[in-house]
Amino acid sequence: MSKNQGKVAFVTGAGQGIGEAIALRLASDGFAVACADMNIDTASQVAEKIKRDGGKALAIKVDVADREDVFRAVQETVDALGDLHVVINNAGIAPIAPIETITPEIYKKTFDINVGGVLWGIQAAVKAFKALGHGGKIISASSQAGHVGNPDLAVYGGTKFAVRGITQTAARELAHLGVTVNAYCPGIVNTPMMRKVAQDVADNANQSFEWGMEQFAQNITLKRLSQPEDVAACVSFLSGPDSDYMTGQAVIVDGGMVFN
Ligand SMILES: NC(=O)C1=CN([C@@H]2O[C@H](COP(=O)(O)OP(=O)(O)OC[C@H]3O[C@@H](n4cnc5c(N)ncnc54)[C@H](O)[C@@H]3O)[C@@H](O)[C@H]2O)C=CC1
Ligand SMILES: CC(=O)C(C)=O
Repeated sequence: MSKNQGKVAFVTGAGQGIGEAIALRLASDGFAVACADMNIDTASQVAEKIKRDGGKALAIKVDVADREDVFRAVQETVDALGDLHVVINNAGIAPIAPIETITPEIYKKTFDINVGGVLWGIQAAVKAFKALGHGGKIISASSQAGHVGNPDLAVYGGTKFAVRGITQTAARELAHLGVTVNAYCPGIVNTPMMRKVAQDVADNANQSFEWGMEQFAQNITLKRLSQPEDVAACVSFLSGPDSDYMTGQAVIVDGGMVFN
């Protein structure tokens, strides 16, 4: 029997990219998975795929920037799937904004989703774990951009540095409840988000999409872009019992870019 049999995971941004890969991986690890996303159509497609493959899943519409909505979505998960053990705060956005073009709207929207989404996800997880009478694991998306400054990504990088700070702090505050809190920091992952980032950078420089991707990919030690499944493998470890003695960590999954 799988070591995660009977356990329940809630994943935001599960409709595509890294979140989709995490949802599929956790389902194959034995978790029942709540696929939460602002886009209910893509979330439903992922949940249906899990069910077709013999797993247990449901799709939930959520806006992670809205605190009440996150609490409602987590409660809906407990009501439908009967328990909750792992909360993955994965949803995020990555607007390209050179320093002089940053507006209050870009700043607010990015922090509301990338930082607010993590904070509300942590709060909602703690409320549910307490009500259920057991601990759990909270895992959030940071980035290589949460370790080094990427040109044109000052606001985004700021949110991802913040996620590391919140992760460390929450780990220390919540340990007595049996709750661990960790983050994963992907490098350059071939997802719709990254392809848009590369296109926007290329457009700003009057260059091609391939040139845009190369700006991010050229220093990767492993000489290939990461796939969403590479990140999901790390999140699988952080979600399962083999990481029980880990908290407050921000694990870099980037093929050697941050250190080049
Ligand atoms: N793709 C990459 O190279 C990297 C991605 N990351 C982080 O990994 C996470 C996932 O990224 P990707 O899969 O590449 O992104 P993506 O853009 O391909 O997918 C993001 C998903 O989140 C959903 N979403 C966006 N805003 C939402 C909101 N307010 N409420 C609920 N759902 C919302 C979208 O509908 C979408 O399904 C993000 O936090 C991102 O910052 C970190 C480092 C690198
Ligand atoms: C989008 C992102 O997280 C990058 C470029 O690290």
